[in-house]
Amino acid sequence: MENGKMQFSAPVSRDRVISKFPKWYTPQACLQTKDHWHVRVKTACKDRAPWSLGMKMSKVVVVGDLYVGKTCLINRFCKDLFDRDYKATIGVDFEIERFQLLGFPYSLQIWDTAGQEKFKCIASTYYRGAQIIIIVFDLADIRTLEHTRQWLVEAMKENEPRSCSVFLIGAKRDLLASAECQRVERDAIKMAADMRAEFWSVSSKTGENVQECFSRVAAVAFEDSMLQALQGGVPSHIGSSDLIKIDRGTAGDPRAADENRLTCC
Ligand SMILES: Nc1nc2c(ncn2[C@@H]2O[C@H](COP(=O)(O)OP(=O)(O)OP(=O)(O)O)[C@@H](O)[C@H]2O)c(=O)[nH]1
Repeated sequence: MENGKMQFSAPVSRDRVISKFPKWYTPQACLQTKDHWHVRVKTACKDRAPWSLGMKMSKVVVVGDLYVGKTCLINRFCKDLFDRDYKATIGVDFEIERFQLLGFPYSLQIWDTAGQEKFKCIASTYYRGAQIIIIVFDLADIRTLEHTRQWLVEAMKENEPRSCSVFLIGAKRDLLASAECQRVERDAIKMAADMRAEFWSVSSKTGENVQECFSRVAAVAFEDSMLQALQGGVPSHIGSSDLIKIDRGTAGDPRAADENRLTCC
């Protein structure tokens, strides 16, 4: 309900309807081990509070070294596609993915950023206002795991630690034999625990764990936004409608992104 009017949205696909709190990948590195929604969130949803709190959307920023598989991960989740050919991301790009959580429409605005050093200064201007930071590394290239700590530092320069949740995602799981995968995952779990991040191991090629991981991202973002809003904080939605507010010169300006695509550091 908004301004006394009930809002209706187009239905979302069945795999975007989340009623049960999605499960973690491993309890050794997860943001929360509970398997149910926070009681305040459940009660508020029964009272239809998301409408009055203006809950709409969360910003998700995906960072990590070049070639680790950020774009493929987003494309697998949003379009169910996988492209074997590498096309470097230039600056940033974004997708909006709609969900239905506990009966309410909620969207993730997912920002894909360039891993190449020369585009970092453009990409970093889009980190601000992230509610979820996803740091991707390549399970088949251990150096990219070592660099994740620096990616977290960069992303947190633009964000308040209290207002962000961090996911560490190992991509290209299909490239590793099971024993090797387990060994790398052990290192990654340690890294994730140090960062207070939630760890996932996925393959965009086969689709393994991709849907599960993003369902968890959506649920964590929704629950955090709701709890923040119920405590009187600013809800972590973007804009007051389903459209992204265009505000030239700010970090969330997609047109500025187009302009910036023409230049680099
Ligand atoms: N086998 C396999 N290859 C993958 C997977 N994910 C990505 N790749 C390949 O890895 C290469 C890089 O993937 P991208 O998604 O473009 O990498 P990126 O991190 O977005 O790279 P930048 O845009 O430069 O930052 C591409 O050739 C992909 O096909 C995966 O899950 N399995």
